[in-house]
This record gives sequence, C-alpha cells and structure tokens, in this order.
Amino acid sequence: MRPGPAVLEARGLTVRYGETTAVDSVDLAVAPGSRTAVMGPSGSGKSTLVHALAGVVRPAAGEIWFEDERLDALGEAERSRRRLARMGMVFQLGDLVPELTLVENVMLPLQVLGVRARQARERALEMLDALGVADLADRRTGAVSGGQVQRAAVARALVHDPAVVLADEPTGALDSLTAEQVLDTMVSVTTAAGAALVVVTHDHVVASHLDDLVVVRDGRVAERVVA
Ligand SMILES: Nc1ncnc2c1ncn2[C@@H]1O[C@H](COP(=O)(O)OP(=O)(O)OP(=O)(O)O)[C@@H](O)[C@H]1O
Repeated sequence: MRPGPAVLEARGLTVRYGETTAVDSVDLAVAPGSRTAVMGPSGSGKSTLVHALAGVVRPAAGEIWFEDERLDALGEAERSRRRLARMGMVFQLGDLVPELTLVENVMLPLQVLGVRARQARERALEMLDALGVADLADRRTGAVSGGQVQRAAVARALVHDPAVVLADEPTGALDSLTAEQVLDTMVSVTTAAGAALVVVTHDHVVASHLDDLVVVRDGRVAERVVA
C-alpha cells in the first residue's frame, strides 16, 4: 500500500440506469501519482465507474471524495468547476468542441483557470506538439482524423497539470505505435505533475504501461493490484 491519502476515492459507490446496476458498491482509492488500468469485460461498468469518479454521472448511493472534498455533494456548477480546474478527462471521440480549432479546444481548461490567451495558446501548442499534432492546431475537429482528435483530447486533458487524469480508451482510435507514444506522453506529463492517471482499456499493452490494475466485473471490483 502506498502511504498517504487518496487524491480520489469512491466509497460504496453505486450507479444505476433504471433497473441496471452498472456500478455496485465500489470502494476504490486512487493515490496521488499512481497509474491505474481499469480492465474487465464489455458492459462490466468500467466507463460508468470513471464517469462517476469524475462526478459526471450521479451515484445512486455512496460517496466520491476528490482532494479532501465530497464531490458528489457539491452542486452542479461547483462540481463542474472543480472538474475543469483539477481533473483531465479523455472520454470519447468527439468530446471536443467542434466549432473551435484544436488549439482553442486545448486552451479551454487554461482559460477557465484564468491563464491569459497568449500564454494559454503557447502552452496548448506545446502540448499538441508533445502529442504530435501541432501542425493541425488551427484546424477544426471536423477537418482532422478521429485519431488526431483523440490526441488533441489527450492534450486538453493534460494541459493544465490536473491532479487526476481519467481516460476511457484514450488510444482506441490509434495504431499501436502512436498509441504507445500517446500513452508515454500521458505517463510522463502526469508523473512530472505528480498527478494520478486512471485509464480504462481493453488493451494489455496499454495496461502494461501502468503500474496498478483494477478489474471490474458485474459492476464490482473483482481484482485490485497495487504496485
Ligand atoms: N446511458 C445508459 N443507459 C442505460 N444503461 C446504460 C447506460 N450506459 C451504460 N449502461 C449499462 O450499464 C452497464 C455498464 O456499462 P458501461 O458502459 O459502464 O460498461 P463498460 O465496462 O465500460 O463497457 P465497454 O467495455 O463495452 O465500454 C451495461 O449493462 C450497460 O448496458
């Protein structure tokens, strides 16, 4: 066990969609600076779990603690402010704003934090460069490939040095070489910032870049390996 408190923690977390219990009484602590793969069969509740950890999906029961605060008890506006300021998320293709260019999308978290436009643009371009898509910075999402959008989404999740990065299949649209590069960037940026990284993946190569493992089955944590 790592010493010190968790940066993000689920206690008795339960999420339901109507009759379906997607996440069932999950206790899960994510340590600062840790790197966790979340694996498990299709439909086992992995995506729902990370969405709930981010405070995007409301739990039916249980608590989510983020940086010593109960995230699920905050109002919508405050919860989304916390999330934008202190979390990075890569959830699905197309969660970038299509009306904005790639660089404008990546600047968004910095602008929420009050970073001035020029500085935000510089930092966003650096991050796009680290993900290999700086040359596409001024294109809108509709004018680049799915994999390039995905890389810009990763850049946006990392650009503001969040405390936690939550990613759902962040390399799903990428070839294996690019996937490894993107993952390496995610690991190195989060390591440099002391941030925790939680990645939902079906890919054992992706999981091998991460230290810890959570296996989800039927909405429960069936296995937990902490390095
Ligand atoms: N919006 C929704 N409305 C109703 N049921 C849902 C919804 N989202 C997910 N579910 C159900 O909740 C359960 C968990 O789904 P979830 O997407 O979290 O699984 P997953 O492990 O991420 O799956 P996959 O690996 O296929 O992406 C499944 O039974 C799914 O059908």
